Order: sequence, then structure tokens, then C-alpha cells
Amino acid sequence: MATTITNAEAMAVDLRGESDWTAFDAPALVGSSLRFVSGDPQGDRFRVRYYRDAAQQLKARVWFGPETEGPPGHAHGGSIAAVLDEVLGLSGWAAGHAVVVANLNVSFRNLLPLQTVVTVESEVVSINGRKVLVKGRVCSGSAIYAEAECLCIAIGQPKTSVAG
Ligand SMILES: CC(C)(COP(=O)(O)OP(=O)(O)OC[C@H]1O[C@@H](n2cnc3c(N)ncnc32)[C@H](O)[C@@H]1OP(=O)(O)O)[C@@H](O)C(=O)NCCC(=O)NCCS
Ligand SMILES: CCCCCCCCCC(=O)O
Repeated sequence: MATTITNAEAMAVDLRGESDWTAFDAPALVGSSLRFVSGDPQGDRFRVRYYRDAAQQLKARVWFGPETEGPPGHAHGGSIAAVLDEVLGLSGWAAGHAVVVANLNVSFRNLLPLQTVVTVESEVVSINGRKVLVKGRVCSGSAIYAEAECLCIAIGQPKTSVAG
């Protein structure tokens, strides 16, 4: 039988970044519309905190809460894809491109246990006209849960990226 975990029981979630990361303010760059993944920082679905690493690439610490469940005790693949969609698309914005996501390919490598804090890494690997290719992965220590390649298409003028 599934165990119900309340919000209160799930309170202690450590989303701190590494010492050489700086906080990144996503709403300051793209507005407050990204509610689906990162819009409920005390909720039981995702809790997300954004950073830039020393190389200025976007990173996120993400907690997959009980409401992301798919296979028993583990995150739904769609929840993992949603997180990658947001983080990798936002990575394009953080690199100065006003984009939407046109194509996202995800490889699910290992089941992700619920109530795990993971790191989502991103890297802008190429820019070709309006096409901004971003790669990323969901990992924790040596464990890799998913890898993704994300084709973003610029839809507007380049944006000035913000430091956080
Ligand atoms: C992405 C989108 C803006 C592209 O439409 P568009 O501005 O008319 O651009 P085009 O169709 O001319 O595509 C531009 C280029 O990207 C390529 N491209 C677009 N979508 C692609 C896809 N899914 N896969 C691969 N390449 C794609 C095109 O082949 C074209 O390449 P080219 O310049 O070498 O010919 C549009 O399809 C869209 O709005 N899709 C929905 C996006 C969305 O809802 N994302 C989730 C929320 S962020
Ligand atoms: C106008 C703000 C757009 C921000 C886009 C950031 C990536 C979101 C990905 C998605 O919605 O699928």
C-alpha cells in the first residue's frame, strides 16, 4: 500500500549548491510563468533552486517529492522530462537566447527514488542561427538518472543574461 507523505514530513530539503556556484534568479530573466516545475518551492511535487556554476552554465538542485511518483517509490518519467525541459530551455535563456523548446530527447538511465535531491546539469553545446543546442543530465554523485539533448529555437531578440 502506498504511504502518504505529508508536506510537513517532507520539509527538510537541502537544495544548497556547491561553494563555487552562484544563485540564479530565473523569474528575473524570463518572468514568473514557469510555475509547472519550479513554481511551488514548498510543495510536494518539485522543489527547485537555480545556480550558475563557475563556467556560468546553468545548474539546478531539484527535489523530486512524493507527488512525482510513477513507478512505485520512484519518479514518473514525465516528471523527469518536465524538469529537463525547463532547465535546458532556461539554460538557453541564461546564455542570452530568447528560446522555446522544439525537441527534447531524454534517455532514462536509472530509476530515481522519490524524495531524492538531484543535480540537473546543463551545457549549451552549439548555436547555429536560431538553433541553440543544449545538453544536460540528471545526476547525484556518480548516479546518472537521465540524460537529454534539447533543441531550442530562438523566437525573439537575444536577452541580456542575468547573474542571478
Ligand atoms: C519551435 C517553433 C518556434 C519553430 O517554429 P518556427 O519559428 O516557425 O521555426 P521553423 O519551423 O522555421 O524552424 C526553424 C529551424 O528549426 C528547425 N526545427 C524546428 N523545430 C524542430 C524540431 N522539432 N526538430 C528539429 N528541428 C526543428 C527547423 O527545421 C528550422 O531549421 P532550418 O533553419 O535549418 O531550416 C515552433 O514550432 C513552436 O512554437 N513550437 C512549440 C514550442 C513549445 O511549445 N515548446 C514547449 C514550451 S517552451
Ligand atoms: C517566456 C519564457 C519562456 C521560458 C522558457 C524556458 C523553458 C521552458 C520549457 C517549456 O515550457 O517547455
